[in-house]
Amino acid sequence: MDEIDGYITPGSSHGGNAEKFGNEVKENGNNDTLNNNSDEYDDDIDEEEEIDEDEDDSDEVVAVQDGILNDDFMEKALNHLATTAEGSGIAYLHATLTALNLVDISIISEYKHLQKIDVSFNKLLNVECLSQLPHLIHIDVSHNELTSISQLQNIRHLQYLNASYNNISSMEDFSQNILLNTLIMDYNQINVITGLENNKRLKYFSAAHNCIEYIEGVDFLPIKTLILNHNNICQITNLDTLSMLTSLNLSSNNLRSLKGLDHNELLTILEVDDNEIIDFSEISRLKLLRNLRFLTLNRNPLLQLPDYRLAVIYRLPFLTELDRSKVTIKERVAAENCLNPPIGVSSAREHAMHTVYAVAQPQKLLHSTLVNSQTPYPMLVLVGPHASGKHQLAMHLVEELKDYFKFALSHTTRKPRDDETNGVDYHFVSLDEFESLIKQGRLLQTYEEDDALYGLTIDAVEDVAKDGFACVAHMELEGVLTLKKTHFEARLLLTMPASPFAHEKRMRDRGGYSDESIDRVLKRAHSYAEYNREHPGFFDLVICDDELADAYRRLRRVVLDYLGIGGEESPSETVSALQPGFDREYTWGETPMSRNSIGHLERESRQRRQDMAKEAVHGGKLPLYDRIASERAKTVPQLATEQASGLGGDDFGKEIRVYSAPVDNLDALPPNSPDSSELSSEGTSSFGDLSEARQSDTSSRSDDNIDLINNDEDIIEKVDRLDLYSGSHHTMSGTLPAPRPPSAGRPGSNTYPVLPPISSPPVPSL
Ligand SMILES: Nc1ncnc2c1ncn2[C@@H]1O[C@H](COP(=O)(O)OP(=O)(O)OP(=O)(O)O)[C@@H](O)[C@H]1O
Repeated sequence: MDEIDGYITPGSSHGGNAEKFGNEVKENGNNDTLNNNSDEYDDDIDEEEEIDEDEDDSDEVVAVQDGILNDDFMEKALNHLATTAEGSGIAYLHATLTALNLVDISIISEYKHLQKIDVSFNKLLNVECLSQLPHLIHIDVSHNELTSISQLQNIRHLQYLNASYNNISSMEDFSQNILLNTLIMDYNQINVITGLENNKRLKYFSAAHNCIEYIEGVDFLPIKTLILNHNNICQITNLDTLSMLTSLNLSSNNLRSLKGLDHNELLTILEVDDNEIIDFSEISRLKLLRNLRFLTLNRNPLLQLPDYRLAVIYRLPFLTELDRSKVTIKERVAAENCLNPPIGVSSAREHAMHTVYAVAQPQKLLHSTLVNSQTPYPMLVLVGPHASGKHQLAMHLVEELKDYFKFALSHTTRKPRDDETNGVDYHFVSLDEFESLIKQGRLLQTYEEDDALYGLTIDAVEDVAKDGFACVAHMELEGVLTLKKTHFEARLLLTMPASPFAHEKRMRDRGGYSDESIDRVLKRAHSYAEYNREHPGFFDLVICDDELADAYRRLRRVVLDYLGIGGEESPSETVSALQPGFDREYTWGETPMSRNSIGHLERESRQRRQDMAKEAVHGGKLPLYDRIASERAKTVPQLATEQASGLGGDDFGKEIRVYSAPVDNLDALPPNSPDSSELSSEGTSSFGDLSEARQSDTSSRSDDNIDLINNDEDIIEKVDRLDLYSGSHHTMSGTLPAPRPPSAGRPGSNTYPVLPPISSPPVPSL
């Protein structure tokens, strides 16, 4: 039995009390003789209700002979003694005549005061007699043999009508029943929903198990519950105007899509079991329905998809029940971790996957593993959002400095653009090929965007390393986070346009971007800016320039400084390019990227060092710099020699070539390079520590000698430069890579910076 707006359906049984009151109120209409004392009425009614409850179940239902309703039965069927609709007297207002095999109930027309009648589960062919009962509010004629209910059209006060389980093939015109709020027409043969246009109070409409093909005829009605399960509906139509709709049942139809519910913001319950929904994108359509709490999708093809439940819970975070089972907190967390893992979780997962596949393969010594335990293989990675120009920057750099760098080509499953060449821009491969690379453990990291996969193989790095070159790659943040978990210690340069406007313009100029994808990329760009703010020091350097040419100029300058060879730019420009975003306001977020690059601890540290430097200049002690000056750090050739002679402690040198830059060649630097003569054999700048490059102008100018410092500002500026990137130090008379504590990630890493591998280093013509 269903309860609808306080009504019990179908066939609520209240028969049996008429006997008790039969003598007093023989006939429903004959109530004038009743004592009109209201207290007595109240007592009577209370008593009646008590008896109702007591005797309800015990009453025997005896079939009426010939199916014709007579007064005896009517007496038994009457109940609910109360004030009549006119208010002039008391009468039985309800009659319950269920399951009596009735075929003729014409006698009922004499009971004029009836307000509620239940003649369900009979054999009625027509209910014309009911049209003579003007006060009827509630009619249940379900489970009969009616082919039409047109006779009920003129019952003006009708609020509830249940005509389900009959043989009705068309809906009648209900425009006279203006008070109708519940209409149940289930299990008939209705094809089209009609006749409801004027039912501006209709809140509950059910026409389940019919032959309806289109949802129509319900526009602008205040329907809260619409039940149309088991019909032939193929799409959700004409529900836009049902602004009050809270519950919709469209189970067992032929729906392939859930499109058409965008405007039903109050929808709380949606049942679409047994349809043809195959895609999670259909679930995503429900995202805007923030009140949706109960959803049933049982027996849709969608359920076969992996992680079905988590995928739905992830897409509809407001659901409390899915497929009639409660959504637990655990499931919510699992859904987030599965489908939108925090960037750290996904990169750890990726790394774990690639590592597992990799260790399953035969192991061999790689060119790109360490020269010794203290020298990481030099790798420069340009990081940034889509269309930030990383690819072009990297290609230019490799082209110009081809004796130092080579490009490590990623594999991708995306299709090549017109101007792209396989083997030059990417290794363009099929999805199968890409998956096979993963399974062979060849990939260091992977990244997915727009249904395309990207990944850098260990072979791509090896190809570069075996020829003695440093490697340049470009990738998105997710890829970098995975890469950082490997043994590589890449230097990371965040490159992106300085403003969203320039970024958008770049995409529009390139073409091929939809508005939606531009929005998505810009959002991602913001998340880069945010990541940089929240992880100061993660990126070794930030290059923000609206013009790609400017960005390249900065990048080139930085790299030349790493290499210890100069360009035409002035030292001051070099410094500004080296300091992440120091020389310009970054316009992506409220806080300029640079501001957070140095936290308060670093600032305090810097202050202490400045104080110490001042003290030293004025004749005090300066233990730190004393120590640095006395400790002449070893160059890579020295280290290599030591290792070859067994002093170095690690014998990787036997197997793998030592990447080193003969210092002699620095003499061959172009005349306009900044004072190459000043770079002593120990004083070359290093690639292994990008941060040192930012100090190269310090090392390349003779006036950087601490002896010549003659005012506090100079000191502060120079100590600033020393301190901005802790972990590497220079003496003022030259660049001296000082020992640094091993990084936590890998023993010995970063202890000694290494120059880019230059086997026979010619000087680039810059
Ligand atoms: N192995 C990788 N790991 C992670 N991200 C990668 C990898 N290879 C390429 N990407 C990145 O995937 C994104 C899409 O590649 P695509 O070649 O379309 O870039 P793009 O639009 O030309 O971007 P840009 O102009 O910044 O180079 C780029 O941001 C690119 O850097």
